[in-house]
Amino acid sequence: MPKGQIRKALSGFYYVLDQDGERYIQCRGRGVFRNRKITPLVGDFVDYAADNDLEGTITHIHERKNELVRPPISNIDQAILVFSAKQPDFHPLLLDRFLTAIESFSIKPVICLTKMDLVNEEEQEKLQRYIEDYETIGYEVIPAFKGDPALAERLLPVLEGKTSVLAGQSGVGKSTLLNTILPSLDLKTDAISQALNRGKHTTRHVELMEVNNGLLADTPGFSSFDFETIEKEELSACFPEMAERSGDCKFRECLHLNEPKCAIKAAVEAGEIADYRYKHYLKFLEEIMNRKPRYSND
Ligand SMILES: Nc1nc2c(ncn2[C@@H]2O[C@H](COP(=O)(O)OP(=O)(O)OP(=O)(O)O)[C@@H](O)[C@H]2O)c(=O)[nH]1
Ligand SMILES: [Zn+2]
Repeated sequence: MPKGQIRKALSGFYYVLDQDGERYIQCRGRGVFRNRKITPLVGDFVDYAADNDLEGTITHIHERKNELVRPPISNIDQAILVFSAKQPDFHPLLLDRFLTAIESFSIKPVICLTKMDLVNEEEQEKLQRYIEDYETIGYEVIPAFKGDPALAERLLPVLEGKTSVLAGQSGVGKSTLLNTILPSLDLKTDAISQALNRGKHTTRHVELMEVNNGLLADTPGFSSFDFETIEKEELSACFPEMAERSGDCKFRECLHLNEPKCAIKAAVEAGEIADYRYKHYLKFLEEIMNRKPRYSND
């Protein structure tokens, strides 16, 4: 059975790039998937039965590394989290919400800070402190502004060899960012024109575009999050600076609240973990603990 990857979904068809990366087979999903409540997703590695050179049927979906609902894509390596420095103002709590959710999907986050041209000196200094905090944690932070000619050069190495998706609130500049980097990329013209001409209400279509030996989703995604799938014991693993220290807590199941000999609380007091990051952790923990229990026989 030939194998390939779904690179595009449109009007009930899945476009599977064959294993040699040479041609697209237009495939239907099989009815059997619908019965099992699985829908093929862009990004899926699949087996297909080819009717001829151009058409076929997907017969098997290989196990996914992860999957997103918005945009509907699987097997994602990283998310470029787009946050604006201004309009709307930079929002660390919201950023931490995104970071936490993305870490929980085993997706690597990269932070892109847009609209840097709008900040004054004082705001710039404040932002710089945040940038340093996030870099200390280990996150890459890419400052950006509209039309920055050096932006593509900074983003391309980040995209290299990875499957990436852009994410962020409405109005932060995701489309502007795509439009800034796309023209300088060696993309198939059809992918470019579709990405650039997309109106808000065009046909739902998702595509992975080839960019610098990697893939980039042409549809920005997930503008908000709740923590439905994170358990309270898993939360600190989504904060890298806590994950690396939680082995030093006295109790293995320490939630870093009021337990004795907690390495996280000690690190916060010593200024090694930023105060606001710990506060956000506590806030998310409370949300998770107040969540209505899910049905156990589900
Ligand atoms: N000054 C300045 N304005 C920007 C920058 N980036 C985006 N904008 C403006 O911010 C507004 C929103 O930008 P978009 O790119 O549409 O934002 P988006 O994230 O795609 O928004 P949605 O489509 O609603 O999700 C537009 O008016 C842009 O021109 C920037 O770097 N500097
Ligand atoms: Zn602890």
